[in-house]
Amino acid sequence: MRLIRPEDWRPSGIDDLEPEAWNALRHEGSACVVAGPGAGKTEFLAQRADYLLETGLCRAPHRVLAISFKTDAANNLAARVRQRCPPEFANRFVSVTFDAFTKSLVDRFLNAIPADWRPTRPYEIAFPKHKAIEGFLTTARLHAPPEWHSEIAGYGPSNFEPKVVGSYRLPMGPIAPQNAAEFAVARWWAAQLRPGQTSSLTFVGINRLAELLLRANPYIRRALVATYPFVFVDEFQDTTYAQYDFLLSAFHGGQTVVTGVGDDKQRIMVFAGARHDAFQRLQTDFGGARFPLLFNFRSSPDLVAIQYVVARALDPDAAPTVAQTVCQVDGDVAQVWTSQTKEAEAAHLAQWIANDMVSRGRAPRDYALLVKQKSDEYEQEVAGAFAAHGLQIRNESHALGKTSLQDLLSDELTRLAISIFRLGATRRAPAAWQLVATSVLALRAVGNHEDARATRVEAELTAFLATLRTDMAATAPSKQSALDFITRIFDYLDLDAISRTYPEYGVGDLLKIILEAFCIHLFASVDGAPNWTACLDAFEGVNQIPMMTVHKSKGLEFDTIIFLGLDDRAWWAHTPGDPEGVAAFFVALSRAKQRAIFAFCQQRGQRNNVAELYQLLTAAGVPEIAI
Ligand SMILES: Nc1ncnc2c1ncn2[C@@H]1O[C@H](COP(=O)(O)OP(=O)(O)OP(=O)(O)O)[C@@H](O)[C@H]1O
Repeated sequence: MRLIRPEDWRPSGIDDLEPEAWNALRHEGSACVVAGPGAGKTEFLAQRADYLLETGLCRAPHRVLAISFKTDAANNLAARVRQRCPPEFANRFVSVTFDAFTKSLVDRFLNAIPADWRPTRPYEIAFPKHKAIEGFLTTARLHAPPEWHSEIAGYGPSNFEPKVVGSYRLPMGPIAPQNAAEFAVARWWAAQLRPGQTSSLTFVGINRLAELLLRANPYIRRALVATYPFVFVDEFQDTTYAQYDFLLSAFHGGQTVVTGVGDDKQRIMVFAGARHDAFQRLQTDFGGARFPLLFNFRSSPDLVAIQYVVARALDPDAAPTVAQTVCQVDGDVAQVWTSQTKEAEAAHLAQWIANDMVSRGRAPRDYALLVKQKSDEYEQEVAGAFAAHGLQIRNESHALGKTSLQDLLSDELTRLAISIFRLGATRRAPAAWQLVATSVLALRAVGNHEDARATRVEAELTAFLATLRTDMAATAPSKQSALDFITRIFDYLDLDAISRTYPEYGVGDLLKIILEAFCIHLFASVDGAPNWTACLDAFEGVNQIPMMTVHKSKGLEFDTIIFLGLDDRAWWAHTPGDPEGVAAFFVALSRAKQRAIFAFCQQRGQRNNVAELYQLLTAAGVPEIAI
């Protein structure tokens, strides 16, 4: 494959980048790319990957490593690079989550972890509940020397693990506690490693073990650094103590170029241990140059102006951003709707969406219902009123095994398998055929110029689909038939080939997690489906309105967002002045391309603690309307 000279390289799939993005893209050292909502951070990373790979600045066998926090973000970025970059290059782009990456290191090199900290093989993954951590801290305090009691009593169940354990570097040998923190951390590790039993590790623990592994084994670290001269970290503002320390031990002080991309104003993971100073640390420790991006490619100018009012509440020095799109709606781009009862609210909402869809020619997936938490509850409350207008809600935050519906649907392998199902259910699915044919050629490792092999592989695919189509036509959707077809399709795709071809499935447990969730969701989708097309529509949420928590909405965009439950009950943890609450509000508001609606219902709760959020809307000129 011919390389392009850096000065001749042009972005692919988009017209251009903003000037500062060009500077960041060409910058040779580490960089902090700080950009507000809609600035095109994902696009920027995809273009930079393309630039590094196609120009040979990252030459085979070297790879670009992209680390994200959420599975769907990692998948979206991998997919974007595949769209932008020829397959020979895209194969050297590894897009994974932090947890999957550190877990893959621990799993691969478990025997190289110093003996005092080595977990059992296999080990369990633990997700301890609030109450269990509270219990652990009480017992730790009771067993501690009296002079350390009060400090241990000050640790909260939500910040002990991310902050105290997360920021504690393990020594090579056992801990000889010299203070309260070391005492509590040593007990915590004993409860994770569980001598004589199967170890039970949280992801904070796994991150810490991966860091220790690299510190204890310079040759593993050298191999890592040699493989990945370029490292991207998306949503850098959410980097936790343990994750940052891992980055430091892995990539500091060598040739690795780290590009951190994110927005401090969207920092909504402090509760999960996000550092407040991640970007400053990247500047100091890695010499990261700062590149602020100032365009907003998502939201209309009036919405960008409202976002700016909220942005300044989070950072008085926030720079104004420049909208690149135009307004397509008449009247207000944002409104607050107040109602007295949940029934009245749901009925109005459903009617309004149904009308808006018709008058503006919009589809259900152009809208999103956002909530602070407990989407299952809101779904139950409004589903009936929506159904009365023929509208269906799709709760994307719903859990499916170890993942969520949202992560499953954005997964590449899921999209490939569902496309095969589509080709089995119908003859005319050109987009599905395109995706399947390209993917199968990649899975069978057919090179660009191997025309004869390509023809053979395509003929095999055609034959496989013909039999599948005949059998699906003769078989009604049921759990058993769904399972039979799933098995047949994944056998055809070949799980080993999937792990080899798509780097994200080669590390960690992603493949297993996706397969399990795929089965759960397909079994639910066959329920009541008269035929396979209806079953697949239910699986993919065709014609359904997505509902999700603000945390799940991060990184996404919709024509219209409707935030349900802007009240003290839903925002129970919010105290006036708390930047994380305002940041969550900012994230919700900034998902909208054309319109944002905030719904307040008296029956749900008061609006005292969240009064400041309403004040921001008022200051931005957003009107309040009784419905
Ligand atoms: N250079 C560009 N030219 C045109 N459109 C772009 C460009 N960069 C991004 N976009 C589009 O702008 C929108 C926002 O991009 P993206 O989702 O990457 O933003 P983001 O910075 O990650 O936002 P957020 O932080 O709010 O999630 C997307 O629809 C994307 O396709």
